[in-house]
Amino acid sequence: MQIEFTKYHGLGNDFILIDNRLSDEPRLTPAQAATMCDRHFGVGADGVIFVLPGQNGTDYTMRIFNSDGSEPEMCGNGIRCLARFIADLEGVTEPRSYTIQTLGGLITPKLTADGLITVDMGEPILRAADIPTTLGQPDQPVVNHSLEAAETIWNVTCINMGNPHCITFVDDVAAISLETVGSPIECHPAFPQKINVEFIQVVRSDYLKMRVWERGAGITLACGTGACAALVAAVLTDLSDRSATVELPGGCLLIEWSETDNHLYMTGPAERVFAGNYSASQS
Ligand SMILES: N[C@@H](CCC[C@H](N)C(=O)O)C(=O)O
Repeated sequence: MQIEFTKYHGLGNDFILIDNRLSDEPRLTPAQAATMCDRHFGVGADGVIFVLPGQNGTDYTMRIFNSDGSEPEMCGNGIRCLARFIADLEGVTEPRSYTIQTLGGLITPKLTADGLITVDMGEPILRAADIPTTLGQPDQPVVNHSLEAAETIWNVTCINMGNPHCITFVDDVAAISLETVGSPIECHPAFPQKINVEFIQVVRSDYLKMRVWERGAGITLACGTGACAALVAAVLTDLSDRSATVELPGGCLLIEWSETDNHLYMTGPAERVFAGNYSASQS
């Protein structure tokens, strides 16, 4: 089967975008998506994103498979890429916003006049049972809770931004061996749906540095939901202002946690890289 695709990235977090507007089911299986993401035997990407018809009056629906074929609920950098992809498909150049249904809820990306995309990422979810995690009390937030993984005791804060995140503040993010600690935290029994793993260094109250190990993808250059979760965790622990720049290996995102509506707003770029035709095997 031949499938047309376009590759985009948001700060080096790269995705294969597929026009799926004529069907409610993704045109690739999770196994086919995983093969396509392979950096040696496929196109190479952190995930495959499908633009499907909207539901209940929304403009479109987003579905995404991680590079291992698992399906997350949401993706922050991915939804900026999806907004840029839709605008390219529709030939839209002026600023406009889209309502997008995701498995993590309704998300609203807005293309702005300066070429960036601001996304209303909705409200953070803080209850332990909804992260989900067995740490702490089920109906309470998990803030500065101890977690043993990779022979170390970590002090973690857990936030759900549509998908689950485990945040640890450290003095120096460069000193963390993500290769060693990423998977043991991602797959820790305290996280029944696994978890994305972020390490954060507070440079100033309005500037955070972050490195990430993503659930289902491993080390990536950026994570939008993770950057939002990091800011929420930093505010809950009195380490930052409600608006901050989050520096990732691939570049910077501006994140704001609004006091007015309790929503997170993420601003950053999304860039088209190339388009092509892929021969997917029947699996
Ligand atoms: N890179 C993404 C998050 C993608 C999903 C994640 N790997 C998960 O399994 O939850 C982002 O920018 O938010």
